[in-house]
Amino acid sequence: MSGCQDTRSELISQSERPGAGKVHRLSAEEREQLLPNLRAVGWNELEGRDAIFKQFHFKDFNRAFGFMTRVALQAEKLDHHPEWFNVYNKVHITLSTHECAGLSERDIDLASFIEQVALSLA
Ligand SMILES: C[C@H](O)[C@H](O)[C@H]1CNC2=NC(N)=NC(=O)C2=N1
Repeated sequence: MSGCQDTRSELISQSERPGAGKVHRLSAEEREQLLPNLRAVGWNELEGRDAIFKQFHFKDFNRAFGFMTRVALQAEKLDHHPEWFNVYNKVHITLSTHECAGLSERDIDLASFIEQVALSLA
């Protein structure tokens, strides 16, 4: 019984994970709708990979790391994580969804959150 119970509780906890369930790659229509606003603030689709990328420049390392800290906490909450690089006041971010090997709504949501944080640290 315990094995069965474990599986059941595992399934329940998994279903409660934020954004649970299969994520789908954005369709062409969804991209037409969702990407223009992000392109307008500097996000670009990568060549050769279904992902979006942006470079951020802050006044100093302190702000850059504070930005990363806030994004990291939200990423953990969403269970959706950026691929990023930081040197001093620069942060390069790539967003894509591993589970569907491409862009999903989760990337759009995280990018929108990232923009809000960057704005507050400008
Ligand atoms: C096991 C864990 O929940 C998954 O690997 C999550 C974690 N963070 C993630 N981040 C990103 N960018 N894509 C994912 O598919 C993803 N999946």
